Amino acid sequence: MGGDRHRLAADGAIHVVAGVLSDARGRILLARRTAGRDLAGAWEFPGGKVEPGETPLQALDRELHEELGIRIDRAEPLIAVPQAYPDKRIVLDVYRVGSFTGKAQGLEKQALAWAPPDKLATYPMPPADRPVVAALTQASLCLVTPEPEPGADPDVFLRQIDAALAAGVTRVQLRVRSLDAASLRALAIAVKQRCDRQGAQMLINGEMALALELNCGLHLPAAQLRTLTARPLPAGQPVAASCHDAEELRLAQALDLDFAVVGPVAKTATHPEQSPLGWRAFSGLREGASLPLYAIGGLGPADLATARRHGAQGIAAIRGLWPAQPPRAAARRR
Ligand SMILES: Nc1nc2c([nH]c(=O)n2[C@H]2C[C@H](O)[C@@H](COP(=O)(O)OP(=O)(O)OP(=O)(O)O)O2)c(=O)[nH]1
Ligand SMILES: [Mg+2]
Repeated sequence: MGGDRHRLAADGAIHVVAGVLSDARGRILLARRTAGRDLAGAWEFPGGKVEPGETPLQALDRELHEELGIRIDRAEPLIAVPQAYPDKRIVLDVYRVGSFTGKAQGLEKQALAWAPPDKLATYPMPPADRPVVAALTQASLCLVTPEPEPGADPDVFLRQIDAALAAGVTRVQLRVRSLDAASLRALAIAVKQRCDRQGAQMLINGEMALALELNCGLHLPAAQLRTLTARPLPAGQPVAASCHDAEELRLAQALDLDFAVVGPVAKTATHPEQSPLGWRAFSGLREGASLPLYAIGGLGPADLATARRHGAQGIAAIRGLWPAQPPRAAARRR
């Protein structure tokens, strides 16, 4: 708690800090907002508003001491989510608490729950928390495949997929427009196998029938998103969309899509005709939506921390995540 005094971020938003605490079994601590406050009854990550003169970590330590009776030993930034609510704008600045002293108790009569990560999404939480749950449970690197070289051996393409997966990609958008239907189907089956083997998720761009047949995800180009009036696949199959403005994001959210890819954030060689959004405008779009967003456009793994600071779940990239050289065949099975 902090009375009325709180610190505003540079752009006038209320700066809120919150902590992700884990127990020995990997379960994550949630606290229930008590009656009579805003968002009463919602489950949240414990924390509160930064007060003038405090650093974010000082504020987090104070809040967790007041609300739970613990002290932080170590904490690292996870994601900072700008979010507009009807009556205010906040930045929910969330830290993963690596180690703490004391036993967490609900000192303000708030209910506590230790939730396994895969159950987090079942707790009703404020809109700003949805991207936080995604940052805890979903891929931070999303590869968008480049077009295969005309006439090239599909094996080279598949070895590059393998190398990208080995380098830490756990979401793959297969975006191929140049192949005939039979070749695309064969390639999609092979990529899906590789993703399954590595525990990665595959979404196919634009091809609803193939998504249904292969039981994989579907990625909608913005033009296709705009034609839909209902979520095109059952809940178990992920559906995402490319969005460039607030209206497309509203539509993606209204269709209950799983995430959106927003950009171009920086200048990109593959779409030179689009002028870049920049991180400020990205944050502005982030503020009006609550679904997880990947930033795309001229980005790579080195931009992940910046992306997370602006509320992105992660980065999506073609070149930034595609191995520069096709790995040699001999390196295929390690
Ligand atoms: N602590 C926390 N606040 C969140 C989360 N998600 C979210 O939208 N919020 C919002 C709810 C509130 O509008 C704001 C946090 O303010 P708060 O009421 O907890 O602040 P505080 O602990 O300093 O308490 P108070 O004295 O101002 O009542 O951020 C979350 O996961 N944790
Ligand atoms: Mg609080």
